[in-house]
Amino acid sequence: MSAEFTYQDVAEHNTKKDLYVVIHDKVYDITKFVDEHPGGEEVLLDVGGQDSTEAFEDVGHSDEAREALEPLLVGTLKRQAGDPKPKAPLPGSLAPAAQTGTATGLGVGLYAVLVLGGVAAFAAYQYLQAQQAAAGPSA
Ligand code: HEM
Repeated sequence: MSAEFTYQDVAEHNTKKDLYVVIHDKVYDITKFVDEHPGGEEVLLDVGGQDSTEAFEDVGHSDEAREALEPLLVGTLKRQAGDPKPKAPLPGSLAPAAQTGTATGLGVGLYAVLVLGGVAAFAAYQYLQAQQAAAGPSA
């Protein structure tokens, strides 16, 4: 699997009878898969001959869907000057938060709130304990 395709090469395969897509800089021949796609052929024809990384990731495809891609691989994308930038970060190339976007951002925020809340509660508890100790056993 060492074939290299430019965007121009991929763009030539944009019909239902001959359909390539780019996902994460890999080139897939999805011609045979179009009729099997659970999400319908229309969406695949829309992205045929193009970089469909964003569309593919936006749907949140399962691992099964990613596995379905493997046998369709025909090569890798060869970027040339002036080509569009990758539509989505490559796996592992950026911080995980950047890959999953807002969902992870919210997760991190929520986590921070929980941790800070815990710290505040602990501090308050310590403070009350200290107050009680200072008051002495007289009560
Ligand atoms: C080209 C490679 C693709 C493969 C191998 C693929 C595979 C699959 C598979 C196996 C499913 C079933 C659910 C799952 O396992 O996640 C699915 C669902 C779906 N796909 Fe794709 N897909 C591809 C591209 C795309 C693209 C580019 C789009 C959108 C532009 C898309 C839109 C959808 C939608 C909307 C569903 C949900 C269908 C439903 O639940 O009714 N797919 N795809």
